[in-house]
Amino acid sequence: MTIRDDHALAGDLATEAGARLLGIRERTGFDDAKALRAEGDRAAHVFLMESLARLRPSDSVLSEEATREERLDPRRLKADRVWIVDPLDGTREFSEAGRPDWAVHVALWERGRLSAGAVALPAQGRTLTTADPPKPPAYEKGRFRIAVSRTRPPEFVQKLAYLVGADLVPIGSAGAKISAVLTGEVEAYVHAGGQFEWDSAAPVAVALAAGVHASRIDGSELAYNQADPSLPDILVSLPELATSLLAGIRDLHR
Ligand SMILES: Nc1ncnc2c1ncn2[C@@H]1O[C@H](COP(=O)(O)O)[C@@H](OP(=O)(O)O)[C@H]1O
Ligand SMILES: [Mg+2]
Repeated sequence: MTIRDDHALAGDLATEAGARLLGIRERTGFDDAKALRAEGDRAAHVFLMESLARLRPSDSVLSEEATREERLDPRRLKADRVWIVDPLDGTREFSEAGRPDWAVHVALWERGRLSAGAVALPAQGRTLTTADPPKPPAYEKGRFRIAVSRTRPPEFVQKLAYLVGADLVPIGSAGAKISAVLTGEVEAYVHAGGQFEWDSAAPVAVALAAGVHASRIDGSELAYNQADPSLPDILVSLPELATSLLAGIRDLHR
């Protein structure tokens, strides 16, 4: 693995973890979905933790698969550089044969902002990174598509879609949904009701580098490396749609 800078490192680590996850899927099969999920989560977490400890020994790490004590370690809050990783986002979809909507997230937070990130979509054969952010398609006026959770779509999103003239597209994994905005499969992603920093840090780093809108659903900034890693709602959209989506969400919450 060649390491040029943090952007390239994020991309290399996410891609390599993704390759290992594809291997586990291939070897283990889908008969015991629970065991496959557990093995995927563990293997990707161990690979990312060991790699970051070796390659960036002074940095802190916040991982979904860390223990509660590790996540609450107060040193992270004083650190200048914190890697925020989700070793396997869309764990459920990873364990379902044929599904391509799962991801590996590797983000770097530096002194108050996301400075680098990568989302590997191993079953789609691609990694999106801040090293070379994708160019989202130009917005064409008319009906558009909003990605939502397959298993936990927020109630109000159905009403929002009706209000703004959009169709809902259920996709697993926050990383896969935000990537779908970047690659033109949908124009927006709306979520509420629960999520954590690791579910969005890496795809938001790439989205912001690509010039796509990413915020809380009240329009405020997504803040990372907080004491409580809960980050329950998010809006990602092509920039031209952000104002009307935020207004629609505001009207529905009044
Ligand atoms: N209400 C909720 N509370 C906590 N986490 C949630 C959530 N809804 C979605 N998530 C997390 O967000 C990620 C994307 O979810 P979804 O596919 O439903 O959109 C998943 O991450 P993991 O797969 O890493 O657990 C899931 O656990
Ligand atoms: Mg996740």
